[in-house]
Amino acid sequence: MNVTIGINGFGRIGRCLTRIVSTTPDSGITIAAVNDIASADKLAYGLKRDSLRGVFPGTVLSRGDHLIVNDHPIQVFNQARPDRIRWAEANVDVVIEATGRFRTGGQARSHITHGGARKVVISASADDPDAYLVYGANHDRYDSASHDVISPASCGVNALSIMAKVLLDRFGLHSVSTSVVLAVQGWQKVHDTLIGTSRDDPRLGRSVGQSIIPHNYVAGELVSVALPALGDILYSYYCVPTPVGSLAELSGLTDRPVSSEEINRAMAEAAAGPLRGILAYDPDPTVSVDVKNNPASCLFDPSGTRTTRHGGVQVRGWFDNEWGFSHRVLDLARLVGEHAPVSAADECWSLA
Ligand SMILES: NC(=O)c1ccc[n+]([C@@H]2O[C@H](COP(=O)([O-])OP(=O)(O)OC[C@H]3O[C@@H](n4cnc5c(N)ncnc54)[C@H](O)[C@@H]3O)[C@@H](O)[C@H]2O)c1
Repeated sequence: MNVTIGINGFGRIGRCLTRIVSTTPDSGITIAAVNDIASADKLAYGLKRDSLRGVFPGTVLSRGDHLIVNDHPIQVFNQARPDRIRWAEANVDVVIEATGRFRTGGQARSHITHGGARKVVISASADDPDAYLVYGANHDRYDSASHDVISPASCGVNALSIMAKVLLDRFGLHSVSTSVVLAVQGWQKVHDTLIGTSRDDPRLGRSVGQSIIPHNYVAGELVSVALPALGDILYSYYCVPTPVGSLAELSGLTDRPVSSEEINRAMAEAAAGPLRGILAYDPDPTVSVDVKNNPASCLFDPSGTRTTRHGGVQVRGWFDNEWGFSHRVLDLARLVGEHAPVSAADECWSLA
């Protein structure tokens, strides 16, 4: 089955989603429309020329209110308010809300109530979605009848949750604390800025290139929302000036003492088995840039594993905060789209 999506916000995540779909044969996803406050010309330029991902490996044109990507037409809307985007006209089933501006369940739901879409996936740790679904950790809890607006939580939560799931399932895990070190985000500022950051903590308006910036990021808690058996967790979160490639570390207590070798073996087995594609495993000595373009939620680094005689464990994983996360957003779009009724346009595309 093919799922027809629309993307609101053609920024870092919106363009990664488009690159992935456009370069993956049989992705199972068709992008029917995008919406942004930028013109179609600019969206085409942004897709073609990307400082992190390189030149687009295909053709991109803008023609009127359409982008033409590898000969596939994508309708472009230019609306600043989500309740004004006419997704139904483009036969969009699932909207990916990727502006970073409309992160509450209520705001994102207007893609359904006003735009005519059937489901929404917010590409962020939203407030009050119908469900937080971390692909590979708890996406089996998806309930098509009651979950219309879904959040995958954040890229860091995805990386942490996948390592936590393996430890939890194999050894039992509690008393967890986590740490995320995140590459530069588009909302950060080149120079110190005191207004216009829309974030309460003034440190988040500080110059991105000069500091390690702590972020009181509540999304860390969402690891235990995805995996409630973990109980409460402690978390910390730091923004650093690297352009892409981020770090997740998790520590806690297992039900019985385990060795580093046992843990690394469990991770390698999960990466080759049930979590293939979501968890990756690299025995080589790695640094953050090595994870660039890796589609997994977490690239497990066995050299980071530590254990104590009393069941203390510590593990490390890397993640491409854009690329891996965008793959999981698309996994969720497929999950929720496949449970939605097939649109008439879908059937036309299939017959074409
Ligand atoms: N970049 C990452 O590494 C990353 C990882 C995980 C989650 N996220 C989350 O994904 C969301 C998007 O992040 P991003 O990095 O793509 O941001 P971005 O700033 O690169 O892109 C945002 C896009 O939305 C557009 N936009 C702004 N206001 C709009 C409006 N009113 N209507 C329509 N379009 C509008 C902008 O023009 C821009 O193209 C954020 O919530 C972010 O926290 C980002």
